[in-house]
Amino acid sequence: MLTTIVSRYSTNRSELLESGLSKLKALFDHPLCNIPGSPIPEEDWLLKVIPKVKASEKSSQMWSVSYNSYWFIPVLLNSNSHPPWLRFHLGISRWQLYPHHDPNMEALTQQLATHRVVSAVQKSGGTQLKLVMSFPNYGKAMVKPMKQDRNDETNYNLYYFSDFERHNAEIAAFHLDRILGYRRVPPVVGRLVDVVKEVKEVTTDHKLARTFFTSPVGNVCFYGQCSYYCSTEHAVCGRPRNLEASLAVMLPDISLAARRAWRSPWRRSYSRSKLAKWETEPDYCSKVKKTPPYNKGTRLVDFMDMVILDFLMSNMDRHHYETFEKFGNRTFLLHLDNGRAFGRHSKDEPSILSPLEQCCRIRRSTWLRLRLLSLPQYRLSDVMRASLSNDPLHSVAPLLSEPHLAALDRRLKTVLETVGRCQKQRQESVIVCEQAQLFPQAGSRWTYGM
Ligand SMILES: Nc1ncnc2c1ncn2[C@@H]1O[C@H](COP(=O)(O)OP(=O)(O)OP(=O)(O)O)[C@@H](O)[C@H]1O
Ligand SMILES: [Mn+2]
Repeated sequence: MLTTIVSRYSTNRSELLESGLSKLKALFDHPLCNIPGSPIPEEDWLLKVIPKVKASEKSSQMWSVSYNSYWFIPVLLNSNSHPPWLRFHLGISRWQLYPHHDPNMEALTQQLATHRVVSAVQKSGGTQLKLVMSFPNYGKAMVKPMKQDRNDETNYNLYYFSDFERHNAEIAAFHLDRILGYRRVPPVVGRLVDVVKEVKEVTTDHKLARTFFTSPVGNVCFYGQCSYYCSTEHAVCGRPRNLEASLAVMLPDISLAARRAWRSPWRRSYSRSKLAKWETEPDYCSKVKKTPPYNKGTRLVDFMDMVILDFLMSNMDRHHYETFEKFGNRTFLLHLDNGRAFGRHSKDEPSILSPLEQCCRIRRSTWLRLRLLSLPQYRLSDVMRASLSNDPLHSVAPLLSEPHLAALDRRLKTVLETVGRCQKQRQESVIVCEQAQLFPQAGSRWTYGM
């Protein structure tokens, strides 16, 4: 009897996955997701490579590649290809981190998931333990270990700024961001890390090495050094050595591509007793709309894109966001640090949508995409389930449980209802068509009267 139920359940799940995969393909092939743009002008690429080949070196296979002619990386070029991480860096433009149909994505995620780890050190800064891993081809990844079971719901008495980060949230955020058509989260994959072979034995970080110990049940654990949660009580442990982790591809070093951090105008107070201005001032958005950089170009609708991503995954921790300095104010927003998302499925957090509610602005392409994802043939939960099944950790357990997937559909409905209310209430335009994004050279903005 039990076996029949179990096998029926797994048949249902694999059927769901099958149909989800074809929905995902249909979504990515949909004309709305394939609007042709004009070629990208040279100044809209973040970096460029100038191969430097000396005559004496031509016979050897070692080349020096220089980024913008001031950074040298030895690259083995026995075929005429760059390593996947370098191709990723070279594909970053003013409007996105990687292209829609990216021929490099498979190799890039494969590298993160399988390449030998040659070093692992603690990443300095930030509040919680994270590592930087390096690969033989000079690629690097930012690693967040699993700190709590992926199905544990965040305790209701915990403030958002005290919650542990989740490795599966980092992975799921990458998939969601891509499904929304943003491409503003650096690619992330899951990996079972052998904490002895791939961290302890290869680290040059003595402070990190000193924090390894064996738990009473024989699991290998470590806790590192950081400003919170780095103690024996908060150690991360393998089973007995294997530890789930998220690996995000590293962005180009800031010495090559400086980034600017922007304080979110809708930042939470990060205090247990104070409210932020946006929570008390009824006309808060009209002030923001008049304040640079939100008064011009795409910044306000870019911000709304990020708000929608955060509401869907219930991330309350977006205190800052970053942009590449090279592109000034006319560029996309990086959606880094998504570890505090997907903490609760049984509750939504309406305050995350406050900016959309207060400003009533949304980019037209985002609105159309969200409407597509609310249709049964492209349903958000189905395409997310399918997309996440491509991650290596899916074989351990689904990265988002069914209640989390169902929450995505429920929250999407709320976003569309909020836009609907805006359309009814407001005289001015709600849906903003960003010509600047679809046709980067045009640079102008026009609105759709509603
Ligand atoms: N993929 C990446 N490549 C390069 N740098 C990154 C990447 N992801 C994040 N960073 C940088 O590392 C910093 C810390 O990362 P992150 O915010 O994820 O950690 P955190 O511990 O949550 O930090 P905080 O507590 O300050 O929010 C970020 O502010 C960002 O500048
Ligand atoms: Mn953080």
